[in-house]
Amino acid sequence: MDRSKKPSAIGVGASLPQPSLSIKDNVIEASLPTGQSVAVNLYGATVTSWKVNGKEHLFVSEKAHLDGSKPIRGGIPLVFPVFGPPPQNHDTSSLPQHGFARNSNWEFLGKSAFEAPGSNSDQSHMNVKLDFGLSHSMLTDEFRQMWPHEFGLVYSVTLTKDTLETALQVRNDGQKNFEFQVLMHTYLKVADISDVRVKGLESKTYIDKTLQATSHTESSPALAITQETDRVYQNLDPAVPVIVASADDKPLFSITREALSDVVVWNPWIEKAKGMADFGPDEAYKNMICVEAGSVSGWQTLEAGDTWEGGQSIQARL
Ligand SMILES: O=P(O)(O)OC[C@H]1O[C@H](O)[C@H](O)[C@@H](O)[C@@H]1O
Repeated sequence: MDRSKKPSAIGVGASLPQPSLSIKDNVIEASLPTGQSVAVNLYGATVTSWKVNGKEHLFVSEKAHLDGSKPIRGGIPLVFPVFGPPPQNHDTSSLPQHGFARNSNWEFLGKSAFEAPGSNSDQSHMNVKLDFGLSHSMLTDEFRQMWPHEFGLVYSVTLTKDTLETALQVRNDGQKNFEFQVLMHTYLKVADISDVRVKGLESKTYIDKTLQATSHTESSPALAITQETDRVYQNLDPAVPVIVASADDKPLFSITREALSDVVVWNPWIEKAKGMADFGPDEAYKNMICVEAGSVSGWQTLEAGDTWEGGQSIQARL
């Protein structure tokens, strides 16, 4: 059949400028006509850049390995199926810290662009979603042996005018139930950590990993970071934003979650930063704060054939 007269674009929004996409050296980059861009490295499906009008919002260490030899130190590494050092006598016991998702090669499944209606047609704009996949058969032999479950992950990275959304779908393709933890280990870029406060954590219980994993209750409505900080805040309402603000209360980022009720706040501070070979320069701990949305306090049990979904939406408020 002669399809030469096929319309090249159909429907509402066809006249709006379209997002652009480039694929180079294992990195997928998408840009919106409104001036935002996102870059995702297929190694770990790690988001390594999120820019709004040229301003970078994610921190990536200058010494980060971008060649697939080590998880990327910065951006948004995805932690799955275990957070931190795996417990003993568990399905995940032989895996490395934070599991295998951040150090596996993912597949790019494709891009979809869609119109986000504004209050009038002049304000309408395009969003773009990039999908990435990882399944049991794509793992290295070593990882397959360490975690012998048939699974499928679809990770969607959506860029809008003022948000970056990351969502994960976990499928159990096998015959047996499995347990997992998941976390989006977001390194937010900040100008100066002494001018940062984290809000939305007051009265919440947290495990302080710098104090032998003891349990505490957050007393501050606006948490300042003044030393090594490594806390797992538990049982938060995912719909209530965690806000990263300046000391004089200007919001910088606002993070809402779906099905992720824990939030880790991490800054390695001076000594730990110096001790990490891939963290640099040494002073860079001043330019980052990790606010990590996850489900890590317990385990999600996924029955054979079932699917779980969760995600975060980060709004840049600058
Ligand atoms: O060095 P990594 O394996 O990337 O882990 C970096 C950090 O991740 C999380 O934030 C943990 O709570 C920290 O305890 C850990 O140090």
